[in-house]
Amino acid sequence: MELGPPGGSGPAEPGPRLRGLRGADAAASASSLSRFGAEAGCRASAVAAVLPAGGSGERMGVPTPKQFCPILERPLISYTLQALERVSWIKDIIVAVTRENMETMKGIIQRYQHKRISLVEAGVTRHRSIFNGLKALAEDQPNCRLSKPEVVIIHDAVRPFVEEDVLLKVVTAAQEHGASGAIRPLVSTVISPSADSCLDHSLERARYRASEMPQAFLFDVIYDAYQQCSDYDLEFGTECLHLALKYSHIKAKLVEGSPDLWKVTYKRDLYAAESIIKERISQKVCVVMDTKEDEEHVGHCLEEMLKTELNVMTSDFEETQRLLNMVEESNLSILYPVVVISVHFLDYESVPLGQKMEKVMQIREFAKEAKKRNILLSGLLIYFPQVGKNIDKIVCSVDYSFFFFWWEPDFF
Ligand SMILES: Nc1ccn([C@@H]2O[C@H](COP(=O)(O)OP(=O)(O)OP(=O)(O)O)[C@@H](O)[C@H]2O)c(=O)n1
Ligand SMILES: O=C(CO)[C@H](O)[C@H](O)COP(=O)(O)O
Repeated sequence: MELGPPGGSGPAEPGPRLRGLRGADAAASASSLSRFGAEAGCRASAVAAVLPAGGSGERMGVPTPKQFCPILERPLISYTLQALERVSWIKDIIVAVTRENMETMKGIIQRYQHKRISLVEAGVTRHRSIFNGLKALAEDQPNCRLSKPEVVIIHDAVRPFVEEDVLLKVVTAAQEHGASGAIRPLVSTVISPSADSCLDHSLERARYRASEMPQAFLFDVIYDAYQQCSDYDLEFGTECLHLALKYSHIKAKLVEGSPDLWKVTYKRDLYAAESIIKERISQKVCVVMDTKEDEEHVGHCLEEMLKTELNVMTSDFEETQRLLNMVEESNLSILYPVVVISVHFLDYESVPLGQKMEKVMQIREFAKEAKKRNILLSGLLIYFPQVGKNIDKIVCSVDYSFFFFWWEPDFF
């Protein structure tokens, strides 16, 4: 087993009092704290996750394995890792990667500062990759450096839109039933063709469901199943819940998942994933909480959060202008308004007030022009002391498609 960069075991939030949350994330976080999360918090390594990421993405039809394909310039797998590591009660995340992609994966972990990740070598099939991931967590393995969790989540590296609420549901159900998995209604009817390509029989669609991910298991249930299963299962099997049933005699509890849980499989799925990411970015809300005893600067934390969460950083107007041109050229804004947030950081100790107002006016002018092209430009001007001062108060005023965050100690 090869271990990735040393990740702290703490939560993945950017700072203790500053988080980028969407509405659903916030609700899920609250529920996890009151239910599983709080419990998990006092039991070290209660939940771990195994991510098979060793496939070649044949159906995608591009040379790069799909988990490494860029979406908005960031590899797909990085979104999935982010979705899991922001769940603070998942203590370890084991990623199975082929030997030839090990360095690529390490580079991604480093570049996007993923935490709590361990790498293992993938197998030649998905089941074998998962088995390798489980072995890394099992205590009966030599040189095991991780502790065996009570529950293990299994989640495909190519399903980036997994939310905390569904993870919580499968984990809670696995604790009670031994195994659990997300399901979705079938989109098409399943039929069985005969050898001569004629219809043999069809299934009644309403009675069946598509099995998706994430799935969760009591660790012993799924590890025992993998240890007992045949080479045929490891070679041709596609369903972990089935292994738990066949070898550990556990009937998994099925949990309704969201439509976004689908697996990125074909090239068009990359475009769909990109749209969803854009939509989510536009829904992000930055929550700045009480900062009185915070030793870190809110400005610094916010800057970091924006870098990692939104992947948006502009420091000059040329870049904003370039982005607006790109949006316009892409014809996206013909179909519906596109929202662009232009983020600027100003050190109020070195930048005089006049210059700040200049920036405000500049963004307003930009916004007026952009609006004619169906692009809604919002400015986020963050005015904060770079060094030496704690921040006591934050003033936020919203003004004609322009958000202005301004904090200074002596404001009130
Ligand atoms: N030997 C393998 C094969 C697949 N996977 C992983 O299992 C997940 C789901 O599999 P699938 O969508 O089938 O991925 P690929 O095998 O890469 O795609 P394809 O079947 O189109 O080749 C993916 O995260 C994939 O990387 C794996 O870890 N090891
Ligand atoms: O669908 C699934 C639920 O069990 C699995 O996620 C898995 O993706 C199936 O694997 P594959 O498409 O590689 O055969």
